[in-house]
Amino acid sequence: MQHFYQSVYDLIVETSTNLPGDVRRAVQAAQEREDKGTRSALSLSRIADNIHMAECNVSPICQDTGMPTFIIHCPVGANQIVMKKHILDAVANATKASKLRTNSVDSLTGANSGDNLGPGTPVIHFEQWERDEVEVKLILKGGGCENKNIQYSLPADLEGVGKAGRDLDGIRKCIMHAVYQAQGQGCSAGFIGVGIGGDRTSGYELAKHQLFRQVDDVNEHPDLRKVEEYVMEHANTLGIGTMGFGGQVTLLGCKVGVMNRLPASFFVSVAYNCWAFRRQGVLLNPETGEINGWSYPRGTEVSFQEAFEASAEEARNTPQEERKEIVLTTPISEEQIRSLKVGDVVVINGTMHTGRDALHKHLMDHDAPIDLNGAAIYHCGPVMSKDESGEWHVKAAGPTTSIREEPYQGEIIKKFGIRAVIGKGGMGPKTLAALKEHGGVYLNAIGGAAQYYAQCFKKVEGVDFMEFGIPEAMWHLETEGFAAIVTMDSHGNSLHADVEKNAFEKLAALKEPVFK
Ligand SMILES: O=C(O)C[C@H](O)C(=O)O
Ligand code: SF4
Repeated sequence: MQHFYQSVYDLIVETSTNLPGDVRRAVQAAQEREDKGTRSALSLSRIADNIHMAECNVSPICQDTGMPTFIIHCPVGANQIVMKKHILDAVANATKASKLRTNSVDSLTGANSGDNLGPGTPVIHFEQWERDEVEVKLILKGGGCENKNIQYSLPADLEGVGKAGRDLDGIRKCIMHAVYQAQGQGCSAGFIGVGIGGDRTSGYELAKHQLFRQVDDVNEHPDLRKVEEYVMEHANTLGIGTMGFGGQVTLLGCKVGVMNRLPASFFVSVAYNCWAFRRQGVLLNPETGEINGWSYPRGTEVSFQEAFEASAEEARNTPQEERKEIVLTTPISEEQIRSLKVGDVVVINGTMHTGRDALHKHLMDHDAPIDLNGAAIYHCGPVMSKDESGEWHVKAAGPTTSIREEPYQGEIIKKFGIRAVIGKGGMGPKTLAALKEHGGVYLNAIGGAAQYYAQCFKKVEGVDFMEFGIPEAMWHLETEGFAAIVTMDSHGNSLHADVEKNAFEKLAALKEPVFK
């Protein structure tokens, strides 16, 4: 097994940087289905470009490289202790090489371990099988979509769809509700794995295991197949669309599994995965550990190059005056902000500052290290690398889910004079009120498009709060051509509130029993 370490390392790099072929096909199908020229269609094109860029740059598709979760099948007698050691080394080295973000944080102190190792990370499951070869599968599921997982205990009364009983129709209602509650926050269009039964732990585990199925497989269980087909058809009527911008495609895959339960419990567990559905696997020679084959179609089999070149060509050929973008240069004035409205596409130049959970909490009762008047704050935890001369570079930098900052954002906008908040998934009423009172906008960037945005950061001007760890630090970034959509303006309008209201009505229309 002298090649085992290298094979696992290659698997990590492949999973983080090269989206599998079956997932790419689902993204392509969504592009074909989406209404042309809409915000969702535009976002899907950027997502496709980003997938291509990640493959070419051999850099993370999304900056959140998730909780590395390995599932290993091995023949009886294989040395699991040695395999585990190699997996830990491969994870630490892939982190050092910026293929994974430093994502393992002490739950109590927030201290980042810096190498993705620590209690509970990575997750490694071993299972024996009768075959001779070793199979290593890996999923990198990020925190934003993980936060959108949900578990139902039936019977239940669910908003919109009403009473959900302990039967197939109750299961149907839970799944539709799960898609609804995720909105765009888990970077739709998403994939869901559903586990019926088990206990609270094994139910979620079953749900996650469903994510290892191929996107286009067909469930052998006739009832579950019915549910999967129903969900795929009806989830897309909710109108949530890519990133919650509204649109025809909300879900790209639904896989349902079942296991026995206790008489008293009936759990329906849903694992929500973003479009950046990174999972891959390798089959290894049991003697040498060399890669014999891949478990899923590789990304290179479904190329996005042509579409990428076409969109680059189109961008080159569109003169500045024909572009419907509004260019903002930081510091931004109140007058400029007040002239923006929901739906406008803006392009930001100047300096942008990253800030997420730790920074927002800190700023509530401390001063900012720099003047934030007229500033643009970017909810982002980037992947960074330092070169030999000590200079930092942005390797991957898409937005994080903004709603987590809702308890702080309004006050911080007013306290420091911030004009633009950039993130994804939208924010709530407190932030909307502060945007109106102070004169600010919320700009929605495309979640997961980490390579696409990284290229907009031309230089790292500085960093504060490195003690929070790389993702949580406040990076000051020289920015050029960062495009995003106004989804909350200074006049009290919120696209997120509108899409959610509309989706709720569509959900409520699915209340009547379907499976009797
Ligand atoms: O942590 C991040 O960078 C993003 C996260 O996965 C999210 O979706 O909010
Ligand atoms: S930012 Fe979006 S694409 Fe990236 S891990 Fe989070 S949910 Fe997934």
